[in-house]
Amino acid sequence: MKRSALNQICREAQACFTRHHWALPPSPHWDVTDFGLGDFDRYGLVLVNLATEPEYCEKLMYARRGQTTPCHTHARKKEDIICRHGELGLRLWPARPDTTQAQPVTFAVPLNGVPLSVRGGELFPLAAGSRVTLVPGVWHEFAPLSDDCIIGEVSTANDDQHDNFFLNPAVGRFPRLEEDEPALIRLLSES
Ligand SMILES: O=C(CO)[C@@H](O)[C@H](O)CO
Repeated sequence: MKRSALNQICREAQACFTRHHWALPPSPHWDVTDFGLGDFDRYGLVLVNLATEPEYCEKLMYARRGQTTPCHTHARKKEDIICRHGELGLRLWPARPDTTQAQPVTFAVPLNGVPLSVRGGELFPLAAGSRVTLVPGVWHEFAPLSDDCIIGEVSTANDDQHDNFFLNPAVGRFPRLEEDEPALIRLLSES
Protein backbone atom coordinates (compact mmCIF):
# COMPACT_ATOMS: atom_id res chain seq x y z
CA MET A 1 0.00 0.00 0.00
CA LYS A 2 1.17 3.51 -0.69
CA ARG A 3 1.55 5.71 2.38
CA SER A 4 -0.54 8.37 0.60
CA ALA A 5 -3.43 5.88 0.23
CA LEU A 6 -3.10 4.87 3.87
CA ASN A 7 -3.20 8.52 4.99
CA GLN A 8 -6.33 9.10 2.89
CA ILE A 9 -8.08 5.98 4.24
CA CYS A 10 -7.43 7.07 7.83
CA ARG A 11 -8.90 10.52 7.09
CA GLU A 12 -11.94 8.86 5.53
CA ALA A 13 -12.43 6.42 8.43
CA GLN A 14 -11.98 9.20 10.97
CA ALA A 15 -14.61 11.31 9.14
CA CYS A 16 -17.07 8.40 9.14
CA PHE A 17 -16.50 7.73 12.86
CA THR A 18 -17.03 11.44 13.60
CA ARG A 19 -20.20 11.59 11.45
CA HIS A 20 -21.64 8.75 13.48
CA HIS A 21 -20.50 10.13 16.84
CA TRP A 22 -17.83 7.54 17.57
CA ALA A 23 -15.09 9.45 19.34
CA LEU A 24 -11.67 7.79 19.17
CA PRO A 25 -9.31 7.78 22.14
CA PRO A 26 -6.30 10.12 22.13
CA SER A 27 -3.48 8.52 20.07
CA PRO A 28 -5.68 5.84 18.48
CA HIS A 29 -4.05 2.49 17.72
CA TRP A 30 -4.60 2.24 13.97
CA ASP A 31 -4.34 -1.06 12.13
CA VAL A 32 -5.13 -0.64 8.43
CA THR A 33 -4.67 -3.61 6.15
CA ASP A 34 -5.01 -4.73 2.56
CA PHE A 35 -4.37 -8.28 3.84
CA GLY A 36 -1.14 -8.23 1.84
CA LEU A 37 -3.12 -8.65 -1.40
CA GLY A 38 -2.39 -5.16 -2.75
CA ASP A 39 -6.03 -4.43 -3.68
CA PHE A 40 -7.43 -2.37 -0.81
CA ASP A 41 -10.72 -1.64 -2.62
CA ARG A 42 -11.51 -5.39 -2.72
CA TYR A 43 -9.72 -6.64 0.37
CA GLY A 44 -9.33 -3.96 2.96
CA LEU A 45 -10.21 -3.09 6.51
CA VAL A 46 -9.50 -0.21 8.87
CA LEU A 47 -9.25 -1.24 12.50
CA VAL A 48 -8.70 0.82 15.62
CA ASN A 49 -7.80 -1.15 18.72
CA LEU A 50 -9.73 0.61 21.47
CA ALA A 51 -8.74 -1.71 24.31
CA THR A 52 -6.11 -4.42 24.26
CA GLU A 53 -5.91 -6.12 27.61
CA PRO A 54 -4.61 -9.60 28.45
CA GLU A 55 -8.17 -10.84 29.04
CA TYR A 56 -10.20 -8.88 26.48
CA CYS A 57 -10.09 -6.60 23.48
CA GLU A 58 -12.36 -4.05 21.83
CA LYS A 59 -11.97 -2.77 18.27
CA LEU A 60 -13.77 -0.31 16.05
CA MET A 61 -13.55 -1.04 12.33
CA TYR A 62 -14.49 0.71 9.11
CA ALA A 63 -15.04 -0.70 5.63
CA ARG A 64 -16.60 0.52 2.41
CA ARG A 65 -18.95 -1.37 0.08
CA GLY A 66 -16.92 -3.86 -1.97
CA GLN A 67 -14.24 -4.41 0.68
CA THR A 68 -14.10 -7.95 2.00
CA THR A 69 -12.28 -9.15 5.07
CA PRO A 70 -11.16 -12.52 3.72
CA CYS A 71 -12.27 -15.85 5.15
CA HIS A 72 -10.43 -16.70 8.36
CA THR A 73 -10.79 -18.19 11.80
CA HIS A 74 -9.17 -17.94 15.21
CA ALA A 75 -7.87 -20.78 17.35
CA ARG A 76 -8.26 -18.95 20.66
CA LYS A 77 -10.25 -15.74 20.23
CA LYS A 78 -14.00 -15.70 20.80
CA GLU A 79 -15.50 -12.53 19.35
CA ASP A 80 -18.70 -10.63 18.92
CA ILE A 81 -18.91 -8.86 15.57
CA ILE A 82 -21.29 -5.95 15.98
CA CYS A 83 -22.76 -3.80 13.24
CA ARG A 84 -22.53 -0.25 14.58
CA HIS A 85 -23.62 1.65 11.47
CA GLY A 86 -24.84 0.50 8.03
CA GLU A 87 -25.45 -3.14 7.24
CA LEU A 88 -22.83 -5.87 7.34
CA GLY A 89 -22.92 -9.06 5.28
CA LEU A 90 -21.23 -12.08 6.83
CA ARG A 91 -20.61 -15.59 5.58
CA LEU A 92 -20.00 -18.17 8.31
CA TRP A 93 -18.90 -21.79 8.27
CA PRO A 94 -18.73 -24.26 11.17
CA ALA A 95 -15.38 -25.62 9.88
CA ARG A 96 -12.83 -24.84 7.17
CA PRO A 97 -14.97 -24.06 4.08
CA ASP A 98 -13.10 -26.47 1.80
CA THR A 99 -13.89 -29.50 3.99
CA THR A 100 -17.03 -31.65 4.10
CA GLN A 101 -17.67 -30.75 7.76
CA ALA A 102 -18.31 -27.17 6.60
CA GLN A 103 -21.25 -28.30 4.46
CA PRO A 104 -23.87 -29.39 7.06
CA VAL A 105 -27.22 -27.88 6.28
CA THR A 106 -27.21 -25.56 9.24
CA PHE A 107 -25.35 -24.80 12.45
CA ALA A 108 -26.21 -22.57 15.40
CA VAL A 109 -24.76 -19.08 15.75
CA PRO A 110 -25.89 -16.70 18.51
CA LEU A 111 -27.49 -13.57 17.06
CA ASN A 112 -27.91 -11.01 19.84
CA GLY A 113 -27.37 -13.89 22.27
CA VAL A 114 -30.13 -16.09 20.81
CA PRO A 115 -29.07 -19.20 18.82
CA LEU A 116 -29.97 -18.93 15.16
CA SER A 117 -29.70 -21.63 12.50
CA VAL A 118 -27.31 -20.52 9.80
CA ARG A 119 -26.49 -22.36 6.58
CA GLY A 120 -22.72 -22.67 6.01
CA GLY A 121 -21.52 -20.02 3.54
CA GLU A 122 -24.91 -18.33 3.16
CA LEU A 123 -24.99 -14.52 3.16
CA PHE A 124 -26.04 -13.39 6.61
CA PRO A 125 -27.04 -9.71 6.86
CA LEU A 126 -26.35 -8.02 10.18
CA ALA A 127 -28.35 -4.85 10.84
CA ALA A 128 -27.00 -1.88 12.80
CA GLY A 129 -27.20 -2.64 16.51
CA SER A 130 -26.98 -6.42 16.09
CA ARG A 131 -24.13 -8.74 16.98
CA VAL A 132 -23.10 -12.29 16.18
CA THR A 133 -20.98 -14.37 18.51
CA LEU A 134 -18.22 -16.38 16.84
CA VAL A 135 -16.48 -19.07 18.84
CA PRO A 136 -12.95 -20.23 17.94
CA GLY A 137 -13.05 -22.47 14.88
CA VAL A 138 -15.96 -20.71 13.17
CA TRP A 139 -14.70 -19.48 9.79
CA HIS A 140 -15.96 -16.08 8.74
CA GLU A 141 -15.68 -13.39 6.13
CA PHE A 142 -17.55 -10.11 5.95
CA ALA A 143 -18.17 -7.06 3.78
CA PRO A 144 -20.53 -4.08 4.02
CA LEU A 145 -23.88 -4.32 2.26
CA SER A 146 -24.26 -0.55 2.68
CA ASP A 147 -22.01 2.17 1.22
CA ASP A 148 -19.92 2.07 4.36
CA CYS A 149 -20.06 0.30 7.66
CA ILE A 150 -18.80 0.81 11.18
CA ILE A 151 -18.16 -2.53 12.79
CA GLY A 152 -17.46 -3.24 16.43
CA GLU A 153 -15.57 -6.19 17.81
CA VAL A 154 -15.59 -7.25 21.44
CA SER A 155 -13.54 -10.34 22.15
CA THR A 156 -11.40 -12.38 24.43
CA ALA A 157 -7.64 -11.77 24.14
CA ASN A 158 -6.58 -10.65 20.66
CA ASP A 159 -3.34 -11.75 19.05
CA ASP A 160 -3.26 -10.63 15.44
CA GLN A 161 0.28 -11.93 14.92
CA HIS A 162 -0.47 -15.54 15.80
CA ASP A 163 -4.24 -16.08 15.95
CA ASN A 164 -5.49 -15.35 12.42
CA PHE A 165 -5.79 -18.33 10.07
CA PHE A 166 -6.78 -17.36 6.54
CA LEU A 167 -8.19 -19.72 3.93
CA ASN A 168 -6.22 -18.09 1.13
CA PRO A 169 -2.53 -18.76 1.82
CA ALA A 170 -1.61 -15.59 -0.13
CA VAL A 171 -3.16 -13.44 2.61
CA GLY A 172 -0.80 -11.64 4.95
CA ARG A 173 -2.34 -9.90 7.94
CA PHE A 174 -0.34 -6.66 7.65
CA PRO A 175 0.27 -4.41 4.63
CA ARG A 176 3.56 -3.77 2.87
CA LEU A 177 4.02 -0.02 2.80
CA GLU A 178 5.51 2.10 0.06
CA GLU A 179 6.65 5.50 1.35
CA ASP A 180 5.52 8.26 -1.02
CA GLU A 181 4.54 11.00 1.46
CA PRO A 182 4.95 11.71 5.18
CA ALA A 183 2.98 9.47 7.54
CA LEU A 184 -0.20 10.90 9.09
CA ILE A 185 -0.37 8.05 11.61
CA ARG A 186 1.78 5.07 12.54
CA LEU A 187 0.21 1.62 12.34
CA LEU A 188 0.38 -0.87 15.19
CA SER A 189 2.37 -3.12 12.84
CA GLU A 190 5.01 -0.38 12.52
CA SER A 191 5.70 -0.13 16.24
O1 LIG B 1 -10.94 -10.99 14.06
C1 LIG B 1 -11.11 -10.06 13.34
C2 LIG B 1 -12.31 -9.99 12.47
O2 LIG B 1 -13.04 -11.17 12.53
C3 LIG B 1 -10.13 -8.95 13.35
O3 LIG B 1 -9.98 -8.49 14.67
C4 LIG B 1 -8.80 -9.44 12.85
O4 LIG B 1 -7.81 -8.50 13.14
C5 LIG B 1 -8.84 -9.73 11.37
O5 LIG B 1 -7.63 -10.32 10.95
